[in-house]
Amino acid sequence: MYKILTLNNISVAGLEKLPRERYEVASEIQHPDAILLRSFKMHGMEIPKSLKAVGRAGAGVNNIPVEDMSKRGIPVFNAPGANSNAVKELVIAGMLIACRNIGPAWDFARGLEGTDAEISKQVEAGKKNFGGYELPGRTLGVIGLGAIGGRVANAAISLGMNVIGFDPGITVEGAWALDAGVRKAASIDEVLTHSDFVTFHVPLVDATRDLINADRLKRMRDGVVILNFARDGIVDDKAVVEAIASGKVYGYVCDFPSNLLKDTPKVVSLPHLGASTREAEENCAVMVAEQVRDYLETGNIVNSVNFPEVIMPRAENCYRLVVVNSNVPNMLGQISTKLADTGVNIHDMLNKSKGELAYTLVDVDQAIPESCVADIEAIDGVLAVRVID
Ligand SMILES: NC(=O)c1ccc[n+]([C@@H]2O[C@H](COP(=O)([O-])OP(=O)(O)OC[C@H]3O[C@@H](n4cnc5c(N)ncnc54)[C@H](O)[C@@H]3O)[C@@H](O)[C@H]2O)c1
Ligand SMILES: O=C(O)CC[C@@H](O)C(=O)O
Repeated sequence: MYKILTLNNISVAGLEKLPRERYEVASEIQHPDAILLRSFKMHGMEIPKSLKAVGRAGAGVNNIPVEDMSKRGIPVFNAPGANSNAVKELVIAGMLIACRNIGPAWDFARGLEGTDAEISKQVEAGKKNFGGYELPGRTLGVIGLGAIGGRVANAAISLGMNVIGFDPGITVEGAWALDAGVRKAASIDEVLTHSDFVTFHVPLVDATRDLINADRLKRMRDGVVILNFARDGIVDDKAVVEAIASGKVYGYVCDFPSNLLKDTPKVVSLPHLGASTREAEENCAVMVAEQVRDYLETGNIVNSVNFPEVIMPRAENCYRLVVVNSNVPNMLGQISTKLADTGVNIHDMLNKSKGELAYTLVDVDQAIPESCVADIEAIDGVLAVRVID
């Protein structure tokens, strides 16, 4: 029986991928084999010794101590692209919220008092304060053209906008999926100087912290609208609020409220709603549950942020040895010598690496004695070992 600890609510569609006869799933459970989570912050959490895998039902993994997991030989899985349509739709809504002044206009309408005739009179007198502008012909700058940024760029083109994007790490697949009308910028600053709206779709890492700061704000067009549906920390909120007060920035729409943002005029901060649609929650949960299950049951790895992709079909009547080790010379030699010393014959083997980690699957013809597993565990550089019957 595998034990799965959930640290957030995970869509039932995903949990159904873990059959009850083989999986015990609970929000409180001792000695879990895997953790499933959404935005729960795992930093500082005590990591159970039994843990073999972490599954993030979403895209961003900044809430997970990925480096520490790597050192323990634990793969972290995520669900790339599974919530990208949900975020795209909210970003498009965000642009409209800003350019049609929907936040203050709604506040105004909610504050109206009197008879319907009186309200109607106040509406006609007051609406001039909320006049806006349209999207076609305006330029949207997209920083980060991955799963979400790519969809946002294409949707904006179909709305008649010009789009300029920047992503030094764009994948070949991502580039193929982009509308031919998306202009490629050579730097963030090129995007900023040409855009009426700027939206961010990058992970939060050291290099993307405060990507928009007071200095960069000065280079942006007057009246720009900034959208941050990526992460708190990518935009220096204080600098943006000051730029709104000075009239440089027209509006800021984001998914990360704070004391500073929630009451600032021309700021609309939503409660981290980007991925909160039924469809996205199901897509993410199903994808990550299947990946974690596959890893636990076969050792195969798909969509891990810290481990290489490894898929080896399972031979019949074989035992599978799973080894995670540092990516240093002679590890394979040492592992196969230990097996040979015990008289265990290797049927099939696959070894791949990613950065400082290497991962090996070995199918063998007979049960591996516990002493042999212990010997492999004791090899300098081996981080985790298990046998799948
Ligand atoms: N608001 C929400 O609920 C919500 C939902 C999903 C994702 N997100 C956030 O959005 C981020 C992006 O999600 P995604 O699914 O598009 O991820 P993704 O991995 O598909 O795309 C990220 C892109 O950013 C690019 N990038 C990285 N650093 C960059 C930089 N300095 N400048 C320009 N481009 C850079 C990468 O090359 C990649 O193409 C996630 O990491 C997550 O933090 C938020
Ligand atoms: O799980 C959520 O609601 C948010 C997910 C989102 O931030 C992500 O990075 O995928």
